[in-house]
Amino acid sequence: MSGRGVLRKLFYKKQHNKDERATEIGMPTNVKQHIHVSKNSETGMLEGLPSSWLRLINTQITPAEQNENPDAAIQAVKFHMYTIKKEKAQDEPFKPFVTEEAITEEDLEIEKLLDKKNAHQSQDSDLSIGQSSEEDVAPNDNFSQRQTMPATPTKHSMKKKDAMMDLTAVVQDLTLIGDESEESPILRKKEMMNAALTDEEVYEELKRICNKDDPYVRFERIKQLGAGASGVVFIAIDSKDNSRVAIKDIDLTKQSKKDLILNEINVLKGFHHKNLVNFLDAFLSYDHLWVAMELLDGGSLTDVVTEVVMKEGQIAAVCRETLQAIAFLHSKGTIHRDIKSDNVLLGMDGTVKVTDFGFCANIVGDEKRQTMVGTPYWMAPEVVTRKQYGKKVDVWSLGIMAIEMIEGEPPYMKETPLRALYLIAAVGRPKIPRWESLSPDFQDFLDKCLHVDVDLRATADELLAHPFLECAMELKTLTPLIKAAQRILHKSYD
Ligand SMILES: Nc1ncnc2c1ncn2[C@@H]1O[C@H](COP(=O)(O)OP(=O)(O)OP(=O)(O)O)[C@@H](O)[C@H]1O
Repeated sequence: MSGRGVLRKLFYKKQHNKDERATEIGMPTNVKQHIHVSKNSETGMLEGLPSSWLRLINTQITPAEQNENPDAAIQAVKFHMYTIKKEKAQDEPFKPFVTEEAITEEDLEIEKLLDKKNAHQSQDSDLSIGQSSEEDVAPNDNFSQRQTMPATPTKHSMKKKDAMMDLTAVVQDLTLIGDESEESPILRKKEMMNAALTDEEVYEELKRICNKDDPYVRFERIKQLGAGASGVVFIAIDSKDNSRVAIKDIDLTKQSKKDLILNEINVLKGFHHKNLVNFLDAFLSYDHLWVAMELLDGGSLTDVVTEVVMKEGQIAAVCRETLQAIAFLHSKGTIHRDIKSDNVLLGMDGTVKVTDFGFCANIVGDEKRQTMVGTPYWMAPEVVTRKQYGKKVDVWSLGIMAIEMIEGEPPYMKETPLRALYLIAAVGRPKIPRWESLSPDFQDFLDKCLHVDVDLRATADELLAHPFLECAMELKTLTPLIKAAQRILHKSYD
């Protein structure tokens, strides 16, 4: 992980921990509680939310901002609390092999409730959020309707009353996540999911699909590259052909959702592209799964953007290569959902490859998703505001990554994640630094990536034909930047 990567993670963690201490989130609980959300007519501040939520909002979003964009404030706090809850629930270190099912596990509960609430609201415009009957959250609810959930109306198209109704739905949702009372009527995963495999079945299937070689014999461990939430990554030499590979070592005993690993391995096996960090093989040794990948010895793009100033031609080259990866994934019906410089790895020769497919979602045609997934600063507004979204979220994130290449960091990086979420929802397209110094083609490219209106945002294929990419410099011109960054960061892949 890069220096900034470390800082970024520490910062995010720190904010989470701070917020967590302040909020003491409990289990989703007493949904019959009567709460009436409103805005104070004098201060413009939100009232009626659980006190923990209000504390969080009031410390990070000004009264004027709450007044201006109450729905953005609530969406942001909801998102924020949701991710905290997920972090607490998923204390196992494994991440990359998380499928849509895992990501939506809790979201399904929430969305069903929202769905019901929305239906309820079509007949009732009262702001009261506790007025619905027990039936709204009955434990026997069938959660399979998630895919058909109607899209939330866009902010721009909503009339004031509608906006407040929407806000009510969100607050209902918030209450269910953050309520501090004791009862817990929401189903747990094992009651909702169909046919989850037992651990024994997972081990059997892993044994079947993994390479039978003993990884401890076949690979010589050279050097640790880092330890992510998902396991330890190290450089190894493959005795079979003396090639150097990157291996992610996952301790399965620490993974509660082992069945999801299978899905991801099967997905990874099917993807091979010159701009993806390709999966090589998987090995099982007792409780450890070793996933061998191509080794990228130039480090992450984050290392470069934080340490070195890139020329437009170099930015264009990285954008083109990343877009080729995105377009490939999209052509396979897959959204990456976590495009950012940390997930773009570089080879010493200037090769550019996208990695970390843990958040990928498979979609069919123009099908839409609604799960809140990604890393806050790179998230498209439609994800933050829980609208239905599709492949173009990756194009937005690419636009944010282009800003990283201009500025060294994404917009709002100095803000807390909660404020960043609020600003993404409230401001939409971020202000782009040094705008005047950018070429017209680059400006137009960024415009096309960062349209809040998804219909106006370009597709990955369209961007591959954009004139900005014609100024792309040769990939080998990235090598001096990589070397400089490695020198500064004291990194070596030998
Ligand atoms: N194929 C690879 N080649 C070279 N370096 C890699 C490769 N895969 C991962 N790394 C590096 O190894 C380190 C750990 O990676 P990993 O993906 O486990 O962690 P992370 O991205 O920091 O966290 P997370 O698990 O949350 O994604 C990072 O610095 C990453 O850039």
